[in-house]
Amino acid sequence: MQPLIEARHLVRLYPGGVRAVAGISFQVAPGECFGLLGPNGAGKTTTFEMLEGLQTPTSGQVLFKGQPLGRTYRESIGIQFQTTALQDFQTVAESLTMFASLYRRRADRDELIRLCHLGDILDRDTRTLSGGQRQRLLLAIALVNDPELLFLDEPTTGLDPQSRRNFWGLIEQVRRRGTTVLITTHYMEEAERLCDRIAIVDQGRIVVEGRPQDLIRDQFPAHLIRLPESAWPDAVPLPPEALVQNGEIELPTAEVAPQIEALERIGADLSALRLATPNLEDLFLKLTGHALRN
Ligand SMILES: Nc1ncnc2c1ncn2[C@@H]1O[C@H](COP(=O)(O)OP(=O)(O)OP(=O)(O)O)[C@@H](O)[C@H]1O
Repeated sequence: MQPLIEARHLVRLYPGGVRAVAGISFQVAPGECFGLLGPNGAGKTTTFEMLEGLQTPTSGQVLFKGQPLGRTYRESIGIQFQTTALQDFQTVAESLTMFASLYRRRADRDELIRLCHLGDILDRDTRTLSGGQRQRLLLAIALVNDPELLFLDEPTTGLDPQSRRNFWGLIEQVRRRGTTVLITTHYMEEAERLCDRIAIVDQGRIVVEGRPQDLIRDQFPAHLIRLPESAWPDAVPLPPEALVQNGEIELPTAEVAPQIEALERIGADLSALRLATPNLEDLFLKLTGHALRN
């Protein structure tokens, strides 16, 4: 199937020799949710801005439905920025009207208000909104033109966990309507819940790309056993697969029971043993040698 959007060998240099994006390629199919994950400064926002048509690549190309971005592209996309300037002294309803007037193509206003749960706050001055309400309005604004492709750049940064979960529910509803979604996020749980596929970006390059669960399964056995470093007997060398970080030893293992018996036999102190399931955070650390949050 033809991708809805494709990044081909994107490179973006900034003045001063900063190579923000150093050759990024990927394809997103219609209806898919694709996530870009990476630490601060990895090049996610710059990549997004090139895909959105807001920045010109230094080299490489963005294709929408197989064609270079044309003048009508902005009618087909919706963008939820990290910070969108909402006009002072405007109500929620007035904001929606103003942003809708910028497009020829329009979403059904009542449906949008229902979808984003704005019915009770239509008359509120946008300056008085809570973080969650503001995000719902910014999502509605990104959807005013009923876009085929929705860009969400760190949509839930700064939200409390409850508002974040509510927001995920809204995105799932948007997806059910067939909208293709591109998202950047620092939150692994968000990526695992929302994204069909992800690309992990570090220093302007894609380190790995695929379905979150496949990537984790390919790189890790099913479980991680974690012990404090002090629990390991001095006389016993660490096995080569053990990873030591922050005073903790991590042992990847396919089967928990035999591994715990082996630890008992060598005299390890098991009183503070913890069992974990590998996640995208672990994957990122393994592939890049540093943590995702910095
Ligand atoms: N206008 C600019 N001029 C010069 N350097 C820039 C500019 N914008 C971004 N950079 C640099 O380019 C690199 C990539 O930045 P970018 O904002 O794309 O990363 P990011 O992954 O989105 O980070 P964050 O998660 O913090 O938003 C960083 O080193 C950043 O300092």
